[in-house]
Amino acid sequence: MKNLSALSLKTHQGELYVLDQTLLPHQQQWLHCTTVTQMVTLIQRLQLRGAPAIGIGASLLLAYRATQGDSQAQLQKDAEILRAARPTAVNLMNNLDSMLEAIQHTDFVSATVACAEALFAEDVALCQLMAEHGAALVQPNEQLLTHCNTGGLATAGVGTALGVINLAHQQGKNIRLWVDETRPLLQGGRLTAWECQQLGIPYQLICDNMAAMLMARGQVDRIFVGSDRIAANGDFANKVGTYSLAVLAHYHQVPFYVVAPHTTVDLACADGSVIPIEQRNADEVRGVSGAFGQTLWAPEEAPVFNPAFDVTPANLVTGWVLDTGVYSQQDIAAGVLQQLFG
Ligand SMILES: CSC[C@H]1O[C@H](OP(=O)(O)O)[C@H](O)[C@@H]1O
Repeated sequence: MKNLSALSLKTHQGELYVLDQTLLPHQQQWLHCTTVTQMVTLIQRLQLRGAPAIGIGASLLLAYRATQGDSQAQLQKDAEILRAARPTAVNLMNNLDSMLEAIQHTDFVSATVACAEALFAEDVALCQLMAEHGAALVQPNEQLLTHCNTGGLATAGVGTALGVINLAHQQGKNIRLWVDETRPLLQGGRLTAWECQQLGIPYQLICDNMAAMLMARGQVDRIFVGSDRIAANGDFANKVGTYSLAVLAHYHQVPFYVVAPHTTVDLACADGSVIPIEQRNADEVRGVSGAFGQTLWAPEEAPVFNPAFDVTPANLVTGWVLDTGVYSQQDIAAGVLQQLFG
């Protein structure tokens, strides 16, 4: 494998390394990943996270295993183990489908390495296209808001929603960014804040329950969020809290955009009701996940509901910013996703 470098993933001299995102922003620790079991753990613990990054990391690990002499049969089994690591982000499934095709080749070692490297390069290019399409929507001096983390940490490139926001910043549009902390795992407060510090994006961190007040005050001009899966009718799954943000935006007439590569579109899902929503460990809600372990503040036996994602219906979305362009509700209702990707 050639040397590849993304914010949370890299290969060097044929070896794969993953930046442990659970330790950010206080520690930067690269983990050497050599086995399927290890990659599944990294994904399930969100040490490697973000819909595109999950798919690319799993693909690079499979390619690595092929270079280590694993058989085609073993690689096919490993792909299915990786597919089950997290159920909502469809990029994982799409990328593994591509890898399974490569595994069928006679020269499957070269084919799997080439496929994983191509998936990495594709995401870098798709991120740049999304950034360009989305940044064109941003007007000078706007106050933007985003939820969770959708930057370089979550992709192989500049990110999805945060890639849009960063390009608008780089274009000198004088934007300011409200960052939802994103309970319970604080992807916004820990990861997006960290990325904004690196990128020089002027931001302010808020608790998720403060977005309403800012919109009521007219202090949010436009919202960009990412996605883990977009259904055929434009409904989409994203980090839990996205749906309530979309309802608030609709009520306050704030333009609300979902930003995702076409690899996040799943035409097999007719609408959002059939998108599988991952339920996660109760302790994530009972405590506060800091960089140095869990601090429990709720009763240890407190019953908990902890869906990792929620679904936003298409009728609450102003626009879909994909690598192929920006689409309105009318475009989506006219079947543009099927025309483009069917
Ligand atoms: C561009 S990443 C899309 C999506 O992935 C994140 O989920 P997680 O942090 O659980 O991997 C979040 O929903 C982002 O919006």
